[in-house]
Amino acid sequence: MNTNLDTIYATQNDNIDDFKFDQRVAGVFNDMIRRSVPGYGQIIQTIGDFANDFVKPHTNIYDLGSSLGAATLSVRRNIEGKQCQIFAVDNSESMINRCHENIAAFKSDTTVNLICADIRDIEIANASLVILNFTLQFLPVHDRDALIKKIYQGLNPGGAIVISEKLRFEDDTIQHILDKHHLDFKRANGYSELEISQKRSALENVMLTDTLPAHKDRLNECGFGHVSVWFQCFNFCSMVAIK
Ligand SMILES: C[S@@+](CC[C@H](N)C(=O)[O-])C[C@H]1O[C@@H](n2cnc3c(N)ncnc32)[C@H](O)[C@@H]1O
Ligand SMILES: O=C(O)C(=O)C[C@]1(C(=O)O)C=C[C@@H](O)C=C1
Repeated sequence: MNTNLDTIYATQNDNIDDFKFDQRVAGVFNDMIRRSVPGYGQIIQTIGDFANDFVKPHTNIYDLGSSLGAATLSVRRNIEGKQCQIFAVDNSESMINRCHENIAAFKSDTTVNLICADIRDIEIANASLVILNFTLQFLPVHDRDALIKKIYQGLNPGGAIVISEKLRFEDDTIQHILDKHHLDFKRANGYSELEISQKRSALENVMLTDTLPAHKDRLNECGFGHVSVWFQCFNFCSMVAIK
């Protein structure tokens, strides 16, 4: 995967547009997400480990909001010979194009179907593992329940969903301290105060974070009987829910 340096917000801009997963972002996304999300590398690797636990032969795996295909590649490495199909779905054409190159770079006997579509419009069926790795937070809040319900219905018994998200906290003191540590993480990874504040403005209207109780309630209400956080670093977490 390419490692072009993310300098998108490095120069002063008086009119910051809403954040979009366009060609510019797709070109630097591997660097952007690794320098922005604490634990991203570990989450990607563990999604592959979860594939060992949950993926059954002749089933489907869905990577929803697949971006450059990092989670898809991690899963695919662990399911050789199971005759499964992976559906990697993203509505950004630039992401899909780059994802195509990344997937093609590695040999495997598992078919990856790359689909440029809205994850709200695709059918989920015969699924053993569904991944929403930092994608749900970009969906309008009122569409989130329906998506999780659709995923629940398309999962086979014993199948799992992995959801990774940035969290919001009701407790202002906790919000402040964990946000501070996240910003320090970005600074330590070379982002300037200008880059941090301009990106924050760009994300303000498009990345709407839920609280952890809201995520857990949604998963429970959609029918998931087993729900847990398996990773958290500051205000970023990853959850697993099993049908
Ligand atoms: C933060 S990135 C996900 C990172 C990726 N899952 C990974 O593990 O590297 C969010 C992705 O979701 C996609 N996305 C956002 N809303 C979407 C939607 N409604 N339908 C399909 N893809 C969507 C974006 O284009 C973007 O590529
Ligand atoms: O919260 C931030 O500052 C982020 O940059 C987070 C985040 C994410 O969680 O997806 C936002 C946009 C990019 O996709 C990479 C990281």
